[in-house]
Amino acid sequence: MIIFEKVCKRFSNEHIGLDDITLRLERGEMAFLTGHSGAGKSTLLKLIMLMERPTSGQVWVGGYMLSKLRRGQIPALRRNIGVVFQDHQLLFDRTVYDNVAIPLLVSGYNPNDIGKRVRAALDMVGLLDREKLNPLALSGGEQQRVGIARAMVNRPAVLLADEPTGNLDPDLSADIMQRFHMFNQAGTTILIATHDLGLVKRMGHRVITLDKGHLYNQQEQMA
Ligand SMILES: Nc1ncnc2c1ncn2[C@@H]1O[C@H](COP(=O)(O)OP(=O)(O)OP(=O)(O)O)[C@@H](O)[C@H]1O
Repeated sequence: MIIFEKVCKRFSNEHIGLDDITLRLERGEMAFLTGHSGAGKSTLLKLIMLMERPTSGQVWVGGYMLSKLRRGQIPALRRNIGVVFQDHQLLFDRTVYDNVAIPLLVSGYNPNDIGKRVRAALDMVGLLDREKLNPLALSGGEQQRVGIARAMVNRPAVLLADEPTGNLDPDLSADIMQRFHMFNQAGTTILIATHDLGLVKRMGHRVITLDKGHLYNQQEQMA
């Protein structure tokens, strides 16, 4: 589903983001991306969603070589990739419902479909009764769940998450991870960047570790 072949990313200030990364994430797989601060985790995720381009090497997503995508094909790629950020980037001048509806409005869905899909996504994260509230009226964990509903509302094939539990206490973090696990059971391919090694161990999925832009090791099914 996601393939990196000899990918390097150098920034204009000569900072090395990633160096010679070759990696394969199968369709329906769930994996964690770990490594020290500055190891290259966010850079790797940004290359998948085309927020950054490699300096050399190739990235494939769902059979598409990203360097060959025409400009007009990029929105379709992005619709197939849901993204969850640590700071969830919700709009605080809109309701929970409107925040989750944004990707569907951008994609041009009709209002009936939008209503059904937004409520299905809010139901998945246990927030159906909060749709009319402003996100500011929610707890940090609930806000993060709104971000997850927004990422999943298009039913993307791939879900990427960058430190999705960074600001949450251990119980809420475990709850969020359990929801990702559920989406994965339903077939979504998932890659989660996190520092939370305790949580990673408990989840028992594959772990991909970066060290100063290099692939450090890959452990299948950590015990
Ligand atoms: N736009 C940029 N311009 C210059 N250097 C950058 C840029 N983005 C990232 N870097 C550098 O690339 C390296 C990898 O950064 P990245 O954000 O991918 O790390 P990370 O593992 O996600 O770190 P953290 O856990 O702190 O979020 C760092 O040295 C960083 O300073």
